[in-house]
Amino acid sequence: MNHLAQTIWQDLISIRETKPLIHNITNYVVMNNTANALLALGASPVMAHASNEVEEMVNLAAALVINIGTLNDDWIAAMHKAMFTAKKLNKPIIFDPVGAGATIYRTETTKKLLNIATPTVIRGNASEIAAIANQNITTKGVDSTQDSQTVVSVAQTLANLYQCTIVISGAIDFVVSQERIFQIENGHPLMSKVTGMGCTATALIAAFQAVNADATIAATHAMAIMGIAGEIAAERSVGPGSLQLNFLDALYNLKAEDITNRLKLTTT
Ligand SMILES: Nc1ncnc2c1ncn2[C@@H]1O[C@H](COP(=O)(O)OP(=O)(O)OP(=O)(O)O)[C@@H](O)[C@H]1O
Ligand SMILES: Cc1ncsc1CCO
Ligand SMILES: [Mg+2]
Repeated sequence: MNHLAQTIWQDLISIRETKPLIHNITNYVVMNNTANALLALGASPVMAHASNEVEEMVNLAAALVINIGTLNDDWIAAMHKAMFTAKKLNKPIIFDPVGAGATIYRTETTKKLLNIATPTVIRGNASEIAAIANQNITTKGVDSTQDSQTVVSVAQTLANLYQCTIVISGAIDFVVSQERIFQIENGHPLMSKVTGMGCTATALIAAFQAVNADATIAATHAMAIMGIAGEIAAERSVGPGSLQLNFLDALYNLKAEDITNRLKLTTT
């Protein structure tokens, strides 16, 4: 087994052994999908968005996912509280700016929250990442209108500005830090036909943050596992419905040799 595959496998084993609690404030559309994906990976998910309990829950959790997919003012207040608490406790925050760029409310909320507490990792599609950086590119609802490689330099600017790791998902995934860029070419086009695969990627990134203190490496490992499980699932599927099921099974049954045989990870 090569060294890279070995380190990814070690993180996966750590998740399966320690079952880190991942606190998700995420959208109604994907709650079930991302909770199941975290369980299949080996982590322990909890969905909690009431203002009255988020501080307590962050206390218990190993990492916090903030996903703005179905937003309202109450949720923003809870996100604010949770992020503030996570920052105070030095716990990883993984932020998903779903639909940033589509409406002013989403774009402005994203910027406001990013200024309350800088996340450890921001994961979005190309349109969402562009929107955070004030690029004049529209988001078509929650789907990207452009390829991930077009915003890599924008992501570098954001990584420097917020001093965090930026993940741009798409046909090729890019993990961008202040110093490094990792490129993952695993995955399958059918993944974009299942809602919330991006949100699932964000949740998996959180689980890897819980076991690997290098945020950029942890995010890279998560995206590799996401892509490898996605392509194994796609090979067994006839459409989005079966992909959704097969993805969970692929994640759950993932073996060291799947990583060795399939990993398409390069760095610049
Ligand atoms: N054409 C493709 N080829 C390979 N993998 C893909 C492709 N499109 C998406 N993926 C994979 O699907 C996952 C979701 O990425 P995507 O960019 O579609 O997220 P998203 O737009 O935020 O989705 P959502 O908002 O529905 O959660 C990532 O792991 C990505 O690598
Ligand atoms: C479809 C959709 N709309 C708001 S959140 C969400 C899930 C995918 O991002
Ligand atoms: Mg998304």
